[in-house]
Amino acid sequence: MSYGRVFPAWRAAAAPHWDAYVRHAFVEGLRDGSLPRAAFLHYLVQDYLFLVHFARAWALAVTKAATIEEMRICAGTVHALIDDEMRLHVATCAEAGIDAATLAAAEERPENLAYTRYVLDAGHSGDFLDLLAALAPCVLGYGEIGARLAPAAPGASYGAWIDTYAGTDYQQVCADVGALIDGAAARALGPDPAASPRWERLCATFRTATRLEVGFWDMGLAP
Ligand SMILES: Cc1ncc(CO)c(N)n1
Repeated sequence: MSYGRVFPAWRAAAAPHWDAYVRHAFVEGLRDGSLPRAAFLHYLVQDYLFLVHFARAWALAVTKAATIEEMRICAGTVHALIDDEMRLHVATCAEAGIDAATLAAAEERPENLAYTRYVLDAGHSGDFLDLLAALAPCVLGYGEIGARLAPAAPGASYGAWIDTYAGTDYQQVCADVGALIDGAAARALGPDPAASPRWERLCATFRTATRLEVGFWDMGLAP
């Protein structure tokens, strides 16, 4: 999956961490069903809390955007997170006897706190593009994982999870976000983004968020 032109360059600059993220043992366990159910539910509860703060970060992006079209994509992502993606978490947890109140009251693990608050701080202390560099590994990494795992989904134990990220709605969000990044980068960095003095720092933000994704999967394997 390319999802635009800038994202592949950021991904290449984070290469070893990116591979550790999208090919993590947790992901392989989702693909072949070997992931213990307890680890999956533990992850899903934490991920629900993650998405609450992640939606806040996309809402911050609405306020940092420069055009109506950018605002529309960011607001659409807030909507997709709250009304589509979190539905998976609420429904799957309900089947396991974990109700919405229990989900909302769960205690955040430090790995979760570190990641979400890092992303929010990248947005508060930086501009629109700094925030997008911190948001990108999450959105586009799950898009890449979903697309890669899609052939394994039919009949798989974790097929509903895979379908959420492999589905056309989520993949459309990824395509929109890739284009959003390209447009914001062209405006802030000019026609050759990698030649900009800001480039290294943006790569570093993307790399840090990618490392925090690896930490999130590690946490998932250690209920
Ligand atoms: C930790 C994490 N990263 C990315 C996504 C995709 O939205 C998610 N649900 N959770």
